[in-house]
Amino acid sequence: MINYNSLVKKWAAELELYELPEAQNLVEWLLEQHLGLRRVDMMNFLEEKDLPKSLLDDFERLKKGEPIQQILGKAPFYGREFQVSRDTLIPRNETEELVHLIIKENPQSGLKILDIGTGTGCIPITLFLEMNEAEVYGLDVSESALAIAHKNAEELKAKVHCIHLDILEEELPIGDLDILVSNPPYIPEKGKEKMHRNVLDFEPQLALFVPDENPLLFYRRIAILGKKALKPKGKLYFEIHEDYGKDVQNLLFDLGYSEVEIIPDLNGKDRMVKGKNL
Ligand SMILES: C[S@@+](CC[C@H](N)C(=O)[O-])C[C@H]1O[C@@H](n2cnc3c(N)ncnc32)[C@H](O)[C@@H]1O
Repeated sequence: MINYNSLVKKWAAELELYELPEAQNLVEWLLEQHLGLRRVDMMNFLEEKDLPKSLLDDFERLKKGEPIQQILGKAPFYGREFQVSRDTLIPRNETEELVHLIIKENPQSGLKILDIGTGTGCIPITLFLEMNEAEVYGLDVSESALAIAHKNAEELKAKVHCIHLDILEEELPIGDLDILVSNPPYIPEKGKEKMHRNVLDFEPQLALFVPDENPLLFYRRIAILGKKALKPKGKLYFEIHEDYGKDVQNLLFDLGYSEVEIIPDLNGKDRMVKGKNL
């Protein structure tokens, strides 16, 4: 017999890839999903030999560094659950901040919005559900990511039009936009060395990396497309790599955007850039 607390501690110690507090959170998350147990059940006693095989299998995957969201097939975002797969980026807290900024700054109804590089569809789905009668589009080059975005939109009852397109090669099929948003790939290849194995081995490279010699590749292309696709005074919102705030800001000024601002995330790191079409 072992109690909940001791099991959390024992298993957390086995998750060598994580710092202890994070390891404990992950084990608690797994136990909650499989057994419905929470921290408040600390005094519950468990028979280790009776733990379900599915829980033990998932724990083995966790030990190998697979992200818990992929093991469970879902991730929280802005108070809802989104399906994720090996083909989609796991939605991040920083992206919740970007979405929150857009919702806060745009209370009007009926806005036309496009998200470029939509992954799970977390951005357009949340904007549709949180804003008033928005007309929302999500675009991605990955068909398998789009299939997940489509499922999420259905599951969460959000009307999101999914578009399959390579923005580096093709023109945008829609225009007259009030808002263009993107969290594009932005990590230079050289950043791979510093990255945690659970990101590197399990998340899609297509969603993450840009060539070292051209880190602003997506920002430049999207901002150029935005000049044509946005209405006059239409707004562009980017999530950015913390090291490139000034560079993205200068790029937008050079391309003729106005009111270009860098906005930090809750950790104080440069994380968003916004601008207005003339
Ligand atoms: C950083 S992920 C963002 C995913 C999601 N929007 C989020 O914030 O969680 C970038 C996305 O851009 C997509 N992508 C990469 N290259 C692209 C391209 N050339 N055209 C369109 N989408 C692309 C990837 O498939 C991936 O889904």
